[in-house]
Amino acid sequence: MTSPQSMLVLSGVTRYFGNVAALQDVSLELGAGQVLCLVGHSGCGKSTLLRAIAGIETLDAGSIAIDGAPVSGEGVFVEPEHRRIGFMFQDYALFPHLSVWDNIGFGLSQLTRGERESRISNVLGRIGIESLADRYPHMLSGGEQQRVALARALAPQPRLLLMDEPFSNLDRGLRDRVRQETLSIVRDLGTTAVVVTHDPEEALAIGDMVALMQKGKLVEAGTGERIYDAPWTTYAARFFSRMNVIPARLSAGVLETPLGRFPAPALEGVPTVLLRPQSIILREAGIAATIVDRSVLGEIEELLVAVSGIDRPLVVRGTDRHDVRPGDDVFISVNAHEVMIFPQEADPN
Ligand SMILES: Nc1ncnc2c1ncn2[C@@H]1O[C@H](COP(=O)(O)OP(=O)(O)OP(=O)(O)O)[C@@H](O)[C@H]1O
Repeated sequence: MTSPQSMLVLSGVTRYFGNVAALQDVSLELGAGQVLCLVGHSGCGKSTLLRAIAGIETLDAGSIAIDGAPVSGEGVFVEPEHRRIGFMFQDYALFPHLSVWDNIGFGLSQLTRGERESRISNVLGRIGIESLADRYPHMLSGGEQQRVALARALAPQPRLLLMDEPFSNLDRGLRDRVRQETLSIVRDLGTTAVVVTHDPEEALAIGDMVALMQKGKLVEAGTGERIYDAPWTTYAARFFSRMNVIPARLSAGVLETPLGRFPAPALEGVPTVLLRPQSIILREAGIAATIVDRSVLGEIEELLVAVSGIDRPLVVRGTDRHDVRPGDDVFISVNAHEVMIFPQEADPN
């Protein structure tokens, strides 16, 4: 039973293209006013899922409900124009021959002229682009086009706003600002939104809920903080940050590794042990290691250190600078509570 405050419910959503399972048994529930971020590598099925929600794509199995009413599923298919969904495309898809005013008014033909005019000026004001009303798309910067596309998607007051890589056409500096502004408008309006991105950092920054996909399947979903701090899968752990893989074996509830012994949960078999670069620290004493490389990446210093018993050098990152050179002997220590231990699992990497 769908709870009344769920704006979007996906149950077992499945879509094949020939032999390719673009979506396999995807189930998710999104509360009204929440922002969901779909993230994953290219080809994992993000766009197909967005298109299925919009009704541009049909399902082979499963169902989709919006605001408590089924829109796709066994014997049900509500046409896209009747779903009350706003769609914002990566390339904005503004109509080149229409002014900004008319672009925004395009989806409002069911309103009276007066209603339409007040709706357009309202949304122009909300997004702070009143001065652009008479311009044509070719007279707008990338950031301005993005805002117009947002205004056009929001003007019909959709129940659900779908955005496919909405910031990827903007330069890095502008992107962060436009992203913040866009999200604050979406949140102020209380709009429920689904945003697609392939950028892990962006996903963590945007979503109330982050859903990580891989090869058509949902790997895991949760708040950005949960999925980053306490991932359930090695796939998620490695998707959201660079990881060192530490060889380990379990013996009597203790994890034995070349970096020391750690308490381990009750697990069977050989676990996968991961450690973030920032969880390893250079110390005056500790585990003996040898510097292999040092590079300064602006704020961050990255060291590669070799440790006996570990095949590949460990990546160590932090904001401190160390006066070390390749071949130097050093000591490292590990923040024990940051050691991530996973039961043995089939890892696709
Ligand atoms: N119309 C189609 N016909 C055949 N195969 C398709 C079609 N649309 C998508 N696919 C396949 O389905 C899979 C998922 O594609 P989708 O576009 O949803 O991925 P994505 O995660 O959005 O990727 P990207 O980030 O590159 O846009 C891919 O293997 C893709 O090749």
